[in-house]
Amino acid sequence: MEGVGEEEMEGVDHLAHERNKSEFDVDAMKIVWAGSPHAFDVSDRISKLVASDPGFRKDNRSTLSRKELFKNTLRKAAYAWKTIVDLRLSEEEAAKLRFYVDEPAFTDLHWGMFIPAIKGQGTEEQQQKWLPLAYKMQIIGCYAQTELGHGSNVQGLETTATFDSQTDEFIIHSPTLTSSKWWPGGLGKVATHAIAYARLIVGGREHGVHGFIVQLRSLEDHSPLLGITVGDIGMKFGNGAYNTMDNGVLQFDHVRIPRNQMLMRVSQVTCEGKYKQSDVPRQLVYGTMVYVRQTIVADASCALSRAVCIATRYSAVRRQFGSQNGGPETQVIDYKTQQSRLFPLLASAYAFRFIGEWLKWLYADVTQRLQANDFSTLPEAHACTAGLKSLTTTATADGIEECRKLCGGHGYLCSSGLPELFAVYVPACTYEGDNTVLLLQVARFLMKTVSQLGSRLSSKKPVGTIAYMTRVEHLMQCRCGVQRGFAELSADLVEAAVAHCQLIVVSKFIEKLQQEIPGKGVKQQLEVLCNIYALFLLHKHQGDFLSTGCITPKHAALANDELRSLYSQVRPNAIALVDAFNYTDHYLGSILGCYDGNVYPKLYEAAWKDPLNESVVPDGYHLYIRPLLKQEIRTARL
Ligand SMILES: CCCCCCCCCC/C=C\CCCCCC(=O)SCCNC(=O)CCNC(=O)[C@H](O)C(C)(C)COP(=O)(O)OP(=O)(O)OC[C@H]1O[C@@H](n2cnc3c(N)ncnc32)[C@H](O)[C@@H]1OP(=O)(O)O
Ligand SMILES: Cc1cc2nc3c(=O)[nH]c(=O)nc-3n(C[C@H](O)[C@H](O)[C@H](O)COP(=O)(O)OP(=O)(O)OC[C@H]3O[C@@H](n4cnc5c(N)ncnc54)[C@H](O)[C@@H]3O)c2cc1C
Repeated sequence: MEGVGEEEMEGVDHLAHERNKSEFDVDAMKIVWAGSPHAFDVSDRISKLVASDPGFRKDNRSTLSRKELFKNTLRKAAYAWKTIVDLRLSEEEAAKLRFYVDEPAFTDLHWGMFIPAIKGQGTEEQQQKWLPLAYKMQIIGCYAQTELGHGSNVQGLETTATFDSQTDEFIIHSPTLTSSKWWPGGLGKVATHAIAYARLIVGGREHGVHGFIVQLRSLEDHSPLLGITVGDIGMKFGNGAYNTMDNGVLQFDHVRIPRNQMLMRVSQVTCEGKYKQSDVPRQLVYGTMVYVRQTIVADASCALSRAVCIATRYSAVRRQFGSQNGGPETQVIDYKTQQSRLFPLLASAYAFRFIGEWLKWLYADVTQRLQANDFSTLPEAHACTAGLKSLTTTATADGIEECRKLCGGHGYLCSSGLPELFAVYVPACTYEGDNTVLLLQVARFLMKTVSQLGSRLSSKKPVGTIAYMTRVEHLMQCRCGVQRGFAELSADLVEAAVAHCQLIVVSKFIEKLQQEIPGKGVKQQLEVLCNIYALFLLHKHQGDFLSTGCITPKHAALANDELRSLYSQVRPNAIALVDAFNYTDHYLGSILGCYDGNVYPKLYEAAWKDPLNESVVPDGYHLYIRPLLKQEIRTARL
C-alpha cells in the first residue's frame, strides 16, 4: 500500500516476535485453560462459528439508541436460538454459543436461573411439566426475587402468596410499593413466566419465603395478564453495556395461580391447606443462588482474562520513551511498573479459572449429597460460593479498570473494548448477593467453625499455605477473642473472610499443580503464575502476615525480590499466556487487543466510522458556533 510502512501493513503479525519468545507449548496451555481437549474443541469451534457469522456482529452497539439496542438483542437471541436448532447443537454447545454472543439478554436468566430454580426446587412432577416447555423456549422465564424495598434481605420480602383452600389456589399480591418486584433480568419486556418469591400464608399463618411459578404474559399476544403490571426499570450504568437487558418492575394485584405452581420440593401445601416442611433445610430455597454464584466465579475468570488479554497485547505493541540513537522506543510491557500492575492480574485470571473448576466440582458434590439427603456440606458450600463470588468479582471488576488504565488514553475508547467490558461486568459485585453481605455470611461461618473446632480452622491445606492459614486464624482470634458483638466487629470479620477466601484460592492453585499437566513447559509457567498470585497477595497484605509472626520483615523483603524475578520469567511468555485463552478478535471486541497487534491503522480507521464524522461540518455549527465566531450572539433556539 502507498506510503504504508511494514509496521502498518495488514496481514502481518506484529506480535510474532513476542510469540517466538514463548518457552512453553501454547496449544497444550489452551487445553488446560479450556479444562479438557473436548472442552477446548467445543469452545474453539463455537467461538469461530459466532465470529464468522455477521448475524452476531457487535461492533455497532455503542451507536444504537436503547430501543434499537434492545430490539437488536432480541434479534440476536432469536438468531442464536435458530442457529442452535438448525445446527442441532448440544446443550453444552448452545451454552457456549450464548457465551460467545457476549450480550447480556433475557436468555441468561431463562437458562441461568429460571430453569435451575425449577430443577432445584421443583418436584419431579413440576419438573416434568415445566422443563420441556422451558427447554423448547415455549415459555420464557425470569427469576423474580428482589423487590424495590428488599434485595439482600430475602426474609424481608413483602410479596404475599395466600392459600385459598376454597379454590385450591394461591393469591399472589404486591401489598405495598416497596413490594414491587424490581431488577429481575428479562422481566421488563420479554419473560412470559417468573419464579416469583413471596411470603407464604396458609390459614392466616406465615411460613416464610417460597418460590412460585407465575405466568405474566399471554402466550398469544404477549400482553400482561389480568392483575399483572410489568415494565422496564430504565437505563443503567454505561451506554450499551447491560442496557441490552430488560431488568424489570412487576406488581401483582391479587393474581390467582393453581396450588401446584408453588415449588414444592422443600415444603408443601396440601389441598386441605396443611403446610408441610420436608425434612430438608429451609435454605434449599436459596439453592439457585448457590448455583449461580459458582457460575459467576467461572465468569470472573472469563471477564478478567479478556481484559488482561487486551492489556497484555497492547502493552507489547505500545512503545513510549527510551529510544536510543533513533532506535525504537521501549515497549511499555518492559517497564517494571507495568509488569507489577499487569502480571498479578494475569496470574489472577488463571487462579480464578482453577478455583472456578474446583467450585463446580464442590457444587456437583453437594448437589449429589442433597439427593441422598446428606446436608453435611451445605454450610461449607454456601460459605465457599458466597465468599469466592465476592472475592473474584471484586478483584475482576477492579482488574478490568486497572487494565483500562494500563492502556493509557486509548483504553478509554469504546473501540478498546474495556469500557463496555467494565460496564457489563461491574454489577457482578452486586447481583447474586451484594459482596459485603456475602462476606458477612462467610464471617458467620468462620465464627461458628472456630467455636466448634477451636483455633485451627482446617489442617487440610497444602504446606505452601501455612502462612495464609495462620493469617486467617490470627485475624479470627483477634476478633473472636474480643467480647463484642458480631455487628460491632463485622468490618474486621469481613477482612478475615477475604483472607479465608484467598487461602482457598491459593491452596486450590497449588493442588491444581499437583495434578498431571501435559505439555512442554506448561506446568512450569503455571507454577510461576501461582507463585505470583500468592506472593502478590502476601506483599499487598504484608501487615496481616507480619502480625502473625509467621513471616518476618526480611521474609517480606525476600518475597518482593522474588516477585520481581517472577515477573521477569513471565515477560517472554506473556503474549503466549494470553493467546492460551484462545479468544477470537470478535469475542474480545477490542482494537487494542487484536491478535495481530496491528493497532494504529485499526484505531484510525475506526475513528472515521463514528456517526459524528458523517459530515465535516457538525450539525449545530450554523445555529450555535458560527454566531459565536461572528460575535452575532443571539438566543439560541432550543
Ligand atoms: C464478559 C462479561 C462476563 C460477565 C457475565 C455477564 C453476563 C450477563 C448476564 C449474567 C447472568 C446472570 C447473573 C445476573 C443474575 C443476578 C440474579 C440475582 O441477583 S437473583 C437475587 C440474588 N439475591 C441474593 O443473592 C440475596 C442475598 N441474600 C441472601 O442470600 C440471604 O438473604 C442471606 C444469606 C444474606 C441471609 O439469609 P437469611 O435466611 O435471612 O438469614 P441467615 O443469614 O440467618 O441464614 C440462616 C442460615 O441459612 C444459611 N444460609 C443462608 N443462605 C444460604 C444458602 N444460599 N445456602 C445454604 N445455606 C444458607 C446461613 O448460613 C445460616 O446458617 P446458620 O447455620 O443458621 O448460621
Ligand atoms: C444488573 C443487575 C441484575 C440483577 N438481576 C436480578 C435478577 O435477575 N433477579 C433478582 O431477583 N434480582 C436481581 N438483581 C438484584 C440483586 O440481586 C440485588 O440488587 C442484590 O442482591 C443486592 O441487594 P440490594 O439491592 O437490596 O442491596 P442492599 O442490601 O440494599 O445494599 C446496599 C448497601 O447496604 C449494605 N448492606 C445491606 N445489608 C447489610 C448488612 N446486613 N450488613 C452490612 N451491610 C449491609 C450493602 O453491603 C450495600 O453496601 C439484579 C441486580 C443488578 C444490579
